[in-house]
Amino acid sequence: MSETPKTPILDRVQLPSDLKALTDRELRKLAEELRAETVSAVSVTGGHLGAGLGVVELTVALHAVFDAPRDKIIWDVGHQCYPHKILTGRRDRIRTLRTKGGLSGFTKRSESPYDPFGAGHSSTSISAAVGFAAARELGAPTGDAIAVIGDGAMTGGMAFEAMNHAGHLGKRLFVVLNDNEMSIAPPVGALSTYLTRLYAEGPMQDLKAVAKGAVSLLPETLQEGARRAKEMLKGMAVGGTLFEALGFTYVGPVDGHDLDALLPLLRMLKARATGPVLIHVLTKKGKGYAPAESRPDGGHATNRFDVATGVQVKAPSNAPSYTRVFAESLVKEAARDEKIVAVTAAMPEGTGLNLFAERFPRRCFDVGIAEQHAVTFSAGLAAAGMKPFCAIYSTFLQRGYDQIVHDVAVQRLPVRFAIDRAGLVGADGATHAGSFDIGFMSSLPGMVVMAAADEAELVHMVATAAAHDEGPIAFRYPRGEGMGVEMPEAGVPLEIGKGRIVAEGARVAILSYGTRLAEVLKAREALAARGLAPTVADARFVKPLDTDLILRLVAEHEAILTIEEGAIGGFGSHVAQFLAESGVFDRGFRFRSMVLPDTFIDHASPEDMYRSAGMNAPEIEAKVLDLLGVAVAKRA
Ligand SMILES: Cc1ncc(C[n+]2csc(CCOP(=O)(O)OP(=O)(O)O)c2C)c(N)n1
Ligand SMILES: CC(=O)[C@@H](O)[C@H](O)COP(=O)(O)O
Ligand SMILES: [Mg+2]
Repeated sequence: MSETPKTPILDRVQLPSDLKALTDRELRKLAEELRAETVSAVSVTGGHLGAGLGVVELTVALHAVFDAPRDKIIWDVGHQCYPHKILTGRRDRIRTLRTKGGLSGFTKRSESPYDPFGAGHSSTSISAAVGFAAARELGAPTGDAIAVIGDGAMTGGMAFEAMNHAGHLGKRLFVVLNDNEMSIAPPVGALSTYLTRLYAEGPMQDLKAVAKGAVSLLPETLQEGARRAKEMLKGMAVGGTLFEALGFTYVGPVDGHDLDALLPLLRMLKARATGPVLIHVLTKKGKGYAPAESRPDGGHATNRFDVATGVQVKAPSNAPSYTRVFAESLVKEAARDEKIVAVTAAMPEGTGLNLFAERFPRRCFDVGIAEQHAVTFSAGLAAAGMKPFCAIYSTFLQRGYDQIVHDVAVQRLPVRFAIDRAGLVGADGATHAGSFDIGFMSSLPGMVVMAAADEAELVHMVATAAAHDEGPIAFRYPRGEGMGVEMPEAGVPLEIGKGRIVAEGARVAILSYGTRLAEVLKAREALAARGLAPTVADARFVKPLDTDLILRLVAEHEAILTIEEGAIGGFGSHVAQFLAESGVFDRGFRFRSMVLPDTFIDHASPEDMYRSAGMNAPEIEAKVLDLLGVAVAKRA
């Protein structure tokens, strides 16, 4: 399995300042050791591998040349930051990555002063770097701001908004464009083609000459310091005019695995740059570890694995993933209805839409890392009479919220939102938790909002969404495997706004929204052993709310408990609002709701995260007992 590699040079590095004492030869050796240490660590924990391996030399070069933490190195997304963590005082904890109580898989301000800006979502680094640069100009005690952004993340709209602003401000700032010709899937669109052209036309050797001191080859802005305005458009022999038009001096392309090129180039730029500079670096995702390099996604993310073979450890499961159930159901619906089309924002495999694309290539659209556009694009498709399924993780859909409100809901356009990764997702932690969609979707007039309690329910919800042409509709489902329930032959559209009774009981009714239902049923078993079996209902819809069902539960029980995998302001709040308005509280009816706590929950297994949220079966049982006024001895 994982052998700890021999790392004599790396062993001498506690902090980036230690790199200053190393010769360039030693830095090259350090990069080799850092790569081996990264592979070894990820083999133990699993996590994002390919992106980190691709920036090993870049990480060494940036820390050797710049002076973190005074200089701010800002990693976009943050999934490539494991080598950076190893060099910045966290090597002793690197084999705790993404585990409970361990290091985060992304950059995180609370973890280290060497993480000046937290991440997880893409395309934010340049905006943050511009903020640091502007603060520096106003006297903040901060050095250089360096954003490292991938070619995939560069397609996100925010990156261009930031470039536009940075060019306008004209302050010294470095953007390292880490171009590995890869997002998670192949990158989308003209930017990718443009970048390919840049390096096809400008061989890397030219830049090596610059790096070795041939200053006359530099863009004039770098030769003469402040005189940049007119020269900007000339650039180097190779061009880069898009970036130059945005106000950046373009330098590149440079081989990002060649420290002989990177080190002198960065040193020269550090000495000479006066305005914004874009350094175009070419790398290979997964570099230096054959099993990662040979994967189509460059080893983007992995389970724990055997270093020698690259073979991953997989948890055995008989149940299909929710993602797969969604995708297969959608393919079936689409086979019956040619108006159904599918939209993903750079996550074809993650959302399962790769299956849809295989079957209906012309009807599947990967728009790149562009959630805002994905939503409005879907609205356009719907306005033209198509039936778009816009499949986006809950956490990334947050970025498209104004578009959901303004372009979809206000116009009552029948966009179908398939909200994957709903609820707590585990190792990716707080940045990726799908905590808020119940609240932000259900507050919108005219939006139908559902949550699947298991994979069979998901099949019916896909059918419901396909059949619903009256306005927008959304359904959520979690990451990972389903419950292993019996699957229906085909999806049957649900009656809009109607829930179902799952188990009859007495005194307390638990009204569940989503996949906590399984934990609720476990809690019910434990309560039944005490002679206190509650009624269990699956609400299916938060909007419209099944008020008939709720009133029936009120009439037949002493109390109602709601539960959902979402933050305050979601399903429980809707039920509470309805109950308050209906006047039942005035008569002393008891109500409780279980929601995610008002805090960001750190990475751990989903089970652990739900335990710390107090939402597993034992906590549900305790809540019911409390509601019934049954005193129980506290668990140890
Ligand atoms: C807003 C947002 N959408 C989607 C993702 C999922 N995601 C994480 S990394 C990634 C690909 C990034 O590609 P690139 O920037 O080129 O970095 P690389 O992995 O190639 O180093 C995507 C789509 C995300 N983190 N944030
Ligand atoms: C870094 C990032 O945002 C993605 O790689 C994310 O980690 C994918 O999550 P899933 O593993 O749930 O697809
Ligand atoms: Mg990339």
